[in-house]
Amino acid sequence: MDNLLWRPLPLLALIASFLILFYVQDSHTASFFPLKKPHVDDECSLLPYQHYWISSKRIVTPDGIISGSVEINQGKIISIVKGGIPHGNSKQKHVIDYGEAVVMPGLIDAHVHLNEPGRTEWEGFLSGTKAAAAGGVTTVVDMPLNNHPTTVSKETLELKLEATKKKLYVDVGFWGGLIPENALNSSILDGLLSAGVLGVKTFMCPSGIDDFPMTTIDHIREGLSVLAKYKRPLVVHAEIQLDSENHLKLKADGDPRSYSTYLKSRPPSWEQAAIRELVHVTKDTRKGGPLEGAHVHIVHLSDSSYSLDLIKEAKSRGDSISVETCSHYLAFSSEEIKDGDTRFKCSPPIRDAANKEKLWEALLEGHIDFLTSDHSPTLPKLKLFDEGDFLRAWGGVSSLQFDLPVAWTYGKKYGVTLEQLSLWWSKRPAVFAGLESKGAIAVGNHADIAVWQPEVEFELNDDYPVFIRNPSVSAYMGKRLSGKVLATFVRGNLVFKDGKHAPAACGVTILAK
Ligand SMILES: NC(=O)NC(NC(N)=O)C(=O)[O-]
Ligand SMILES: [Zn+2]
Ligand SMILES: [Zn+2]
Repeated sequence: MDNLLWRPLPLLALIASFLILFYVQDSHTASFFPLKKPHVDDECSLLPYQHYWISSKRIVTPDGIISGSVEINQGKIISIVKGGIPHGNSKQKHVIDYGEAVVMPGLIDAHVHLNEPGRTEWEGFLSGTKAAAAGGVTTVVDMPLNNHPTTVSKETLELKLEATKKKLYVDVGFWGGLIPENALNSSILDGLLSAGVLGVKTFMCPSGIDDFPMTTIDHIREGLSVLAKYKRPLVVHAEIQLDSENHLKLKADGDPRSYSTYLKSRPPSWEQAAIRELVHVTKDTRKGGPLEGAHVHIVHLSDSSYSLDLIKEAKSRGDSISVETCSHYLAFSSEEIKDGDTRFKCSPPIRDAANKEKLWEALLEGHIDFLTSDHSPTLPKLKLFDEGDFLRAWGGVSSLQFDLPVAWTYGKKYGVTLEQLSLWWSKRPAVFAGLESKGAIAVGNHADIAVWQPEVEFELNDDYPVFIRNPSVSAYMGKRLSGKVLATFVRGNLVFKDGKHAPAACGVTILAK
């Protein structure tokens, strides 16, 4: 009997020594209990480990482009080493060598309409963030419309947050909405801001959505006085409907299938009128002014003439103001939009080629702060493709998945560099939206990374894997682009690789504190 009890001893000793060995090898992961590795939900990432190195000959860092490797552990960048693959016992190290492919900070798209809850047939958190991940976009900031109800109170933000569960492939922050109701009742606005929106968005013209009414400059001033306390921005759709008689006449007489009819119905003077009112108010955002702490950001600038001059002037006198333009204003011009092709309808409208040149110039010179997509999709039937009626079709361009290749392809002519791309698409939007630990490949930051091949071209044909909900509404379908995204990492999780997504959606919501 005794004998039988002692017989397994050698085996137990063997197991014990194996455990000790394992503990020593694994101790760098600092686990308290040696066999219990930190919890890794292996569904979140296409990698089976959390501590690894990404190496490449072209890593875009704030200090320039380096050849070397980025060490990632538990979702963060923990070291950046110049030179080849890191030394040491390389068998123990997980190194992903991307060779010549570019390793860049993931893109931050601060202007997207994901339309959930309420209009998920237009887009939605799942399809929208899958598209983002496939395009190297690691964070998006969602607009307070065209979801239903719109995000204009603490309660409606809660509905949105509830709707995100298990649907986010990338991290998502939220803009709230400034409408007359909450502008005149600051406790609603306070509630919305306390609940964590990164700032609020308002329309100075009809938004096309019933539960998102437009505001006047007086509402905007009220809103800014609340925002000043939180030091969060007001983002503004800056167009004021002028000459409505001309507008109605065009509607009655112009050919609705002709893009020029639509273009004439929304002239640059609309943008200029709105921006003129805004810069009058932003005077008070200067140091020592009554609105110090508030900031005005003009979304989707299209007019590169007088509107831009007004913004430049306001900036130079010290107002707290910034401006974005969008991919489609830099990629397309009105001359090339064919009759009836309402995929290109958006507001403000895409203007002529000379205007586009000046937008590029302003971007390159730093007068336009950063880029966004204004991804604002809808159902194909609301684009009225059969009639091709520009005046009645839904306005909005769909492009979230193509932010990176579009800026690269259309920027080639202007000599755009990788560093400029990451400034316009990562660093500056991160600072603007208050996204700490994002926007740059730097030690301590989230490991939000896009890996892509700038030289590889592809055609956006029907065989191309497009993840937005309704690809046919995108103005980019049929275009040839360069810049193929190979892999996307969100907080260290490899969420997209070679056309496939991780099994589970593990992006998080970003709320301001
Ligand atoms: N309701 C919208 O989504 N509008 C958007 N539509 C565009 N840009 O055509 C926008 O941002 O103004
Ligand atoms: Zn807008
Ligand atoms: Zn928009």
